Amino acid sequence: MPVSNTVDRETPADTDAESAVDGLPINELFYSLQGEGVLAGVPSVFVRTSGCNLRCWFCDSYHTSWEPTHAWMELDAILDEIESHDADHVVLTGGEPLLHDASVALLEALDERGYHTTVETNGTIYRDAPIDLASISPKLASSTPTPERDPRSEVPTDSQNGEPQSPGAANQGDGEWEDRHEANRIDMAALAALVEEYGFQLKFVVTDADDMPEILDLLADLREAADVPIRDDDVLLMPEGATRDRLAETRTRVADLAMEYGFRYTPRLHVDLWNDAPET
Ligand SMILES: C[S@@+](CC[C@H](N)C(=O)[O-])C[C@H]1O[C@@H](n2cnc3c(N)ncnc32)[C@H](O)[C@@H]1O
Ligand SMILES: Nc1nc2[nH]cc(C(=O)O)c2c(=O)[nH]1
Ligand code: SF4
Ligand SMILES: [Mg+2]
Repeated sequence: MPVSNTVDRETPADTDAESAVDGLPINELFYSLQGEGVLAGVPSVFVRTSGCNLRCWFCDSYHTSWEPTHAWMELDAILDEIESHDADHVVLTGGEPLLHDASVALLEALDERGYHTTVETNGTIYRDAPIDLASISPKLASSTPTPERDPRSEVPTDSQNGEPQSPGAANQGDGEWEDRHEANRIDMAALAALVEEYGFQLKFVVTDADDMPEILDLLADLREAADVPIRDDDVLLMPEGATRDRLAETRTRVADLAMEYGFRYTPRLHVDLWNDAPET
């Protein structure tokens, strides 16, 4: 269901106002193959909520984070849309889906209907919900939107007068999210709770060998903090790249790192198949 064009900028994506509402800000809802992780290749319905507490410079879902765009959908409508597809697996993603109270109600309704649920999360928020696979992608320092790597540095201007198109746009693009992203990207207590309570995978976005010491440090800290074992097999390295061209630059390097360190490698099957097309 293409809802990406149904822009509702009036409804807050990440404020308390929504907690009383039995619905979610939905950026897109579609049927595809799971492209990442241990369930890669499994036909799944994807529910992509809008709104994120982080701002990775490389985010492949720009319209859920940097420029949140969505249609408001009641849970019943979301469930009807999911049930219209012939799938056993549902992937709840975003943005950051665990920002939203109503994600719990959706997961409960899916569980009652017998679906396998995967939640794609950055690992900064824990919620108690029926989650079969917590697909956790903790964000490394290399994700931080520095002034040099701010996707909004090219501020679109009004062609008539050269002025920024929207109020406040003049301040965008100079790394104003850097400190907030850096402060919030790792929450060890939330990570420990997620791995303790759910079946999980830890899926790191990797560009090159410089990312590895931080992954090893984070794993050591998490193994210390959590009451459950974290096997190297639970750790997946995923090449950074939202397009085929970019993946062609990163994937062999990342595959070599997976072999060197004894972690798993995960492809980005959907990017190989459909590049950066929406609803894939
Ligand atoms: C858009 S995020 C949404 C879920 C959650 N916010 C998170 O980051 O895990 C879905 C997945 O895409 C990954 N991702 C986003 N941009 C990427 C990129 N340019 N290259 C590789 N993976 C990317 C994230 O790390 C995450 O595993
Ligand atoms: N096909 C496909 N597989 C995915 N696995 C995780 C995704 C996500 O954006 O969370 C994703 C996605 O966007 N598309
Ligand atoms: S945490 Fe996920 S949705 Fe949020 S900006 Fe990073 S990749 Fe995008
Ligand atoms: Mg994706």
